[in-house]
Amino acid sequence: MDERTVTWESGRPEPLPEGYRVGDWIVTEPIGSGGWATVYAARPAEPAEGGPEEVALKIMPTAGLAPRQARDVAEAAAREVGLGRRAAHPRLVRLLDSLVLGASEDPSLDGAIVLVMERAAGSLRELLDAGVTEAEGARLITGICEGLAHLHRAGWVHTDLKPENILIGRDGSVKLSDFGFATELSGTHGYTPPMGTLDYLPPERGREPLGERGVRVRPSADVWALGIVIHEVFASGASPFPGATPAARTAAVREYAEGRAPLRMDHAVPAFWRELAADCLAPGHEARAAHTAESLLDRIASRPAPRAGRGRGARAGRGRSRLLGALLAVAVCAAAGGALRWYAGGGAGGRDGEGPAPLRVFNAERGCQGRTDRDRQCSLGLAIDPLRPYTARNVVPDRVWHGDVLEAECRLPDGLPVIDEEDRTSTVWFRIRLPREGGDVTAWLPAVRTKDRPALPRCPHPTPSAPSAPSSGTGVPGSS
Ligand SMILES: Nc1ncnc2c1ncn2[C@@H]1O[C@H](COP(=O)(O)OP(=O)(O)OP(=O)(O)O)[C@@H](O)[C@H]1O
Repeated sequence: MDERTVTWESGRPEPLPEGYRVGDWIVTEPIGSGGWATVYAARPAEPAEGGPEEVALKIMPTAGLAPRQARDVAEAAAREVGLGRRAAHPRLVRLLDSLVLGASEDPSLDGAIVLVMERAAGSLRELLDAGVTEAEGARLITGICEGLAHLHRAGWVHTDLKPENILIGRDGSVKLSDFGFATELSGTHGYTPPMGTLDYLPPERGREPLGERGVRVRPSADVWALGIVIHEVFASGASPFPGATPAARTAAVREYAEGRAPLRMDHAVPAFWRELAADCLAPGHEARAAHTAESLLDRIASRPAPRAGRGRGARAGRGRSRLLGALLAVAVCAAAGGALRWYAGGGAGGRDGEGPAPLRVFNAERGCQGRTDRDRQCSLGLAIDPLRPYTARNVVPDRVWHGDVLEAECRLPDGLPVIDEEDRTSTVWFRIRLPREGGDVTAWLPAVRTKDRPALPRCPHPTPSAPSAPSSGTGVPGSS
């Protein structure tokens, strides 16, 4: 259990084995556990055309809980279902179904509440552990604000916004999740159980009395949590409030809110984001309420273009190889390897419908467009397999930069969707030939990484490769 979470021990049952059937789903692997639930990946027992190939099952056991606790779990599940039904949005994890598990052979699971959700690739916490560039951070925060703006417009307060609850889709998109404490506003307030995560609670929360319906919350509570998250995004996960423990950091929040200490942010937080975070972290509700998720989005949209190479992206080496770059479909700084040899151009194809054809690489990050120094911060990755999540493990060692010309052999219209920093999405990929002594190999460039649209033949559908061992023909052996 996360030490920052104030919750109860629920006497968690043994992990479910692979192959265990839950309703219409078969468990494939555990993903993680929170204070009151365990989340598993699962596939459909009977795959249906157009249905999801993979989902996440959030299993909340109720057996063995005191009646009050069991009721709290049921209410949390009901809140998630209610929000999922009434406020669905691309920036919120999609709820597909909910059920109660009948498991007479296992009393610890019998009666567990199961939420069936779209599966994400990981959480913001994992990205923060790896470190993000300013452009990546900007895109992530924009996505979080979009999710919050939608929630608030729909009349809900999340109340537990934190990196663990900000998921990253397989296409790199941001999706808010975990609505167990979310509350629907009645007027200006909602009420939530007296639980949450200390590091993200606004100062006024400690002063709110606990009534019959829980504690009062307002959307400004989410804006406070957003301020903490903005700081964390650019400061490698560090809180702006000093202290070795959540309790110490909460004491630092109190000192700041009472005017006894200034707000001190990490120098790694770029000026624009520092200002935004400071507004989100206005100590009182009234001052903070002036900064709605909607107004923050407007400010983000009209911010000055960042200068290249700034931000915490420069702080490489903190496990960069983990998940980050390619997951976001941006500059990947993990894989080692030399620069790609350029396609010499000329008459080597490009005729209608016949490969190969030259393709010029486009990097949507403006600060990277005019550069000739081939800085790794501005490099882009080519995928091993266009059908697998575009993550660091699915990238060839060769790097490419804005303006490079590659040799494209064919065009795959229906690979995994990729979103770039300007929110352009495409499922189209180009198969790229990489010249090598002893025989060319291939890799894949997502169409959002080029403005060119040459007439190329359709690629044969590649055979999906195993996650860590690319199959021959679609990958480059030895890539990380
Ligand atoms: N739809 C999903 N797809 C992929 N991973 C998910 C999904 N939902 C949750 N997870 C991951 O599963 C883990 C457990 O999630 P859960 O919501 O139960 O707990 P938590 O948010 O970590 O903690 P708590 O709910 O106690 O605050 C987290 O690491 C979370 O990132």
